Amino acid sequence: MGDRFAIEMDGVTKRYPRGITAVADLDLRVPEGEVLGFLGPNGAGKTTTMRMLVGLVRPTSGRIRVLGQPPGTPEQLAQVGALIESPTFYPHLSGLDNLRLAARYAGVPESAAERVLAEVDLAGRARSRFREYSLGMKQRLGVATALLKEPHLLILDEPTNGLDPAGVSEMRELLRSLGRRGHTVLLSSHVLGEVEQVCDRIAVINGGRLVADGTPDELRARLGSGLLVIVADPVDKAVACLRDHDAVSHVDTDEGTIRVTVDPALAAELNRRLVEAGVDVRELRPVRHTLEDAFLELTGAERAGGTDPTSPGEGDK
Ligand SMILES: Nc1ncnc2c1ncn2[C@@H]1O[C@H](COP(=O)(O)OP(=O)(O)OP(=O)(O)O)[C@@H](O)[C@H]1O
Repeated sequence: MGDRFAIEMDGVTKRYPRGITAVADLDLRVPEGEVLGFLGPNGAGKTTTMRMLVGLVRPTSGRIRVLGQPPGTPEQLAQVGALIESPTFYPHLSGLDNLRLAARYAGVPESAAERVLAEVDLAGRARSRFREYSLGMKQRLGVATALLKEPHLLILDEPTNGLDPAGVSEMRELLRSLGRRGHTVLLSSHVLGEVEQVCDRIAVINGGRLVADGTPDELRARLGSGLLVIVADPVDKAVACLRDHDAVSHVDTDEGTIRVTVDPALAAELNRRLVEAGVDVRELRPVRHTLEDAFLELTGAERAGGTDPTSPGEGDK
């Protein structure tokens, strides 16, 4: 959509008292209509950035414009739906009544409550009490609150946090539908698998700094070449032959399995070379780098200890 930016951040730094620099010299532009995944490990500075965008935190330096306005002005806030801290809902009231109250606070007609409940696919549970909602339904009610004002920009801080796989999948579908309807969305997460399918672009932040910014495909490409896994005999001869090839940037072995960093399109040629060199090739298969590999590489983060169910396998690095 056009060349207008919903979010413009230029050289934004936030230093908290006691010396923590949460955000450092951040440049970020989000065009109108884009769904941007804002990705980073815990403590990377995502929440601080989002809080700055709605005027809850003042930057130490730098320039911020949200929908063309400085953050936190009444005009800006009227056009931004944010889910940054968990909103407070009354447990004994229904989802619908909670939203009607929120609509009143937001100064929009109460009739908006039913519209947004349908948007987050909760119309069927409109009259259930909030306390009877699953965590996923509670999170979707939070998104519904952010939608009440029909905002031009949605800022959602980790809306999938704490959800089970079914909840994540429902939230993902909701976010995808918001994107399809032309909303501009800034969506943070520390789990790549939760955002890569719904975002047009991903900005990766680490230690308060932007370390990468691109479409999922561009980020994947940043990893450079792919990987081939080869089982061959004799191993030493195979390794020597592979190291000889100009296009191969790295070869190592792990318990007899050879890992070759190379464009997987060269698999057939490498196979031919090995056979010509008298090597018996028993297995040769490409391993596609996942975007998660790219993310972990960029952030230097460890694979989360079993809490992030996004990675199909271990040990490909
Ligand atoms: N009010 C505050 N006062 C001092 N330091 C803070 C404050 N809020 C955040 N920080 C620090 O700033 C850094 C960035 O925190 P922030 O919450 O922005 O990161 P995050 O990427 O949202 O992390 P998470 O995914 O864990 O929520 C952290 O080191 C954090 O301890």
